[in-house]
Amino acid sequence: MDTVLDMREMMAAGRETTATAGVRKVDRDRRTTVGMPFVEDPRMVCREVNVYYGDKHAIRNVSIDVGKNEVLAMIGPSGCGKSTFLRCLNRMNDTVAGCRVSGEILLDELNIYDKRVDVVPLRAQVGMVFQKPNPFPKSIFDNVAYGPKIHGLVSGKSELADVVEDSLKKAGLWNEVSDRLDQPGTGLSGGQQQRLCIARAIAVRPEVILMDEPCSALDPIATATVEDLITELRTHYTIVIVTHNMQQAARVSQRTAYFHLGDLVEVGPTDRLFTNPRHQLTEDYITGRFG
Ligand SMILES: Nc1ncnc2c1ncn2[C@@H]1O[C@H](COP(=O)(O)OP(=O)(O)OP(=O)(O)O)[C@@H](O)[C@H]1O
Repeated sequence: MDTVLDMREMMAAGRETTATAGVRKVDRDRRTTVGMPFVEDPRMVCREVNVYYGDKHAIRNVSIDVGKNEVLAMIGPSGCGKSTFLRCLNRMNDTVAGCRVSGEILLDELNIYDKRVDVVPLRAQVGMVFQKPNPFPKSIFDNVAYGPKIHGLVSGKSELADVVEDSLKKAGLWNEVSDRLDQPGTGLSGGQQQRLCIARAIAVRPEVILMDEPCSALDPIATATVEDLITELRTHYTIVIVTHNMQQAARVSQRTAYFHLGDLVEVGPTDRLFTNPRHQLTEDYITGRFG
């Protein structure tokens, strides 16, 4: 049986997987997508990614990089494959029956689909925040403390308390909850619950945070708070966000990727993509001609 390895350990040991070695041979300049799918200093590298649900070809040959400390927004009409592609980035599709992923996805040059990679620590390194806030039925403290405890990231109670405080501060929630850490997380408002979920993701020291329409269940004020938080988090993390809200993509992201029927049609600097799209399909979508 193959040994299951934590990717952080593999990186620390400077080991190169067979799959990683193979990826170097992939032509990084190969372009099937209009615009700028590749960046100088990527955190994640995706090459020729295809996803199938049984016979359905949901993602077609997508190649794109995600840069360090960038917010990459993914937009497109309903059913174009945004969430499917997002879920490839931390192997959440492994949990979907009948779903098959091919191609290469590297995190810091290691192939996350290498069969020796343990998905549990991978999903800490590439954390996820969902559409609907989903705090555990536990206290605010325990919601944030759970991950560091099960991943063995802290050595004692005081270190754990420090991690919880730091994560809640980074998620912009500390001032609102510091006097009631023992209260249930589910008792917070929707916007506070979403920031608690972001604190939970931060607590396990991620490099990348995936967000699947994180504000769709929030009111405009809570949405603005989470958007400000995303902008702040970019200094520490790489963020990939799926959104239906083009204004939100314009406010929070540096690059935007436009998907259509499973194809990655265009990627570009967000301001350029919204003001001067290079592909007709992108233009039709952002001008509201379809979608
Ligand atoms: N578990 C599944 N089984 C079969 N088909 C699926 C499954 N999940 C998604 N699909 C199909 O794959 C395609 C892409 O779906 P996906 O949810 O990724 O799109 P999306 O762009 O995120 O859509 P939305 O904006 O509506 O959330 C759609 O045609 C969808 O019906």
